[in-house]
Amino acid sequence: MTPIITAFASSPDRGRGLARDMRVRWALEEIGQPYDVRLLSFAEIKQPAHLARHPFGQIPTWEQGELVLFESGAIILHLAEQHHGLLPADPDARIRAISWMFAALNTVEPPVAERSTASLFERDKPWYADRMQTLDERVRQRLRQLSARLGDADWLEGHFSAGDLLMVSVLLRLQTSGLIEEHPTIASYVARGQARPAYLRAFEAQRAVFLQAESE
Ligand SMILES: N[C@@H](CCC(=O)N[C@@H](CSCc1ccc([N+](=O)[O-])cc1)C(=O)NCC(=O)O)C(=O)O
Repeated sequence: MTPIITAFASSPDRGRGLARDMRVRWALEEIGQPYDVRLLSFAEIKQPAHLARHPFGQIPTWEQGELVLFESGAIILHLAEQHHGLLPADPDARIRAISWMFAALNTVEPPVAERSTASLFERDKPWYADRMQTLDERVRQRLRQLSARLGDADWLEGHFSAGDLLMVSVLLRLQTSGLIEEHPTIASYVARGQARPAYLRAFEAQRAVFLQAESE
């Protein structure tokens, strides 16, 4: 049965692949799993029909038969458990790669998301400059630590995994901040992820949705 994900009918990221359906699309492309997309407006994601899928009224969600999931990390973990290509078979290497999934979402994404939100919604506040300096430094600390661990490796745990998919997806929200470029190792890592054919297919698919919405 073909799975169905949810995504914005017209994403505020304007087709730049920053909304979190993009990471689920990327994972689906990595495992070669065809999928359908239920496109929802901002109003529809708050309606009962979607709240039944997602208690917080967000995208993405995942539906396949009776199974309905929310949380992009959980959806990707489910895909990785059900298919080859996103997690190593070796049990120790597998849990280390899963650790990087949690690290991406719990340790790196919070300062990145907080900085992104402040940059979008707090520019008019008198304390904006000071706050951004603090937020930039929190992000820089994580980039320094990640760069130190990655070193000159291509991926965080040997081969590409769902840990890298989520880490690159999180880091992409920094793409206009200039912070990635301060760490050449991280900049190369992100570019390596974006060069993957599966990423490119996922990116084009989400961008086509935005361009279609713009043309209507
Ligand atoms: N923890 C959840 C978070 C899901 C989430 O934040 N969904 C957002 C869209 S992706 C977040 C996002 C939105 C826009 C951009 N952008 O760059 O424009 C980037 C990321 C959403 O539905 N927001 C609507 C709401 O909360 O009412 C997950 O990982 O699935």
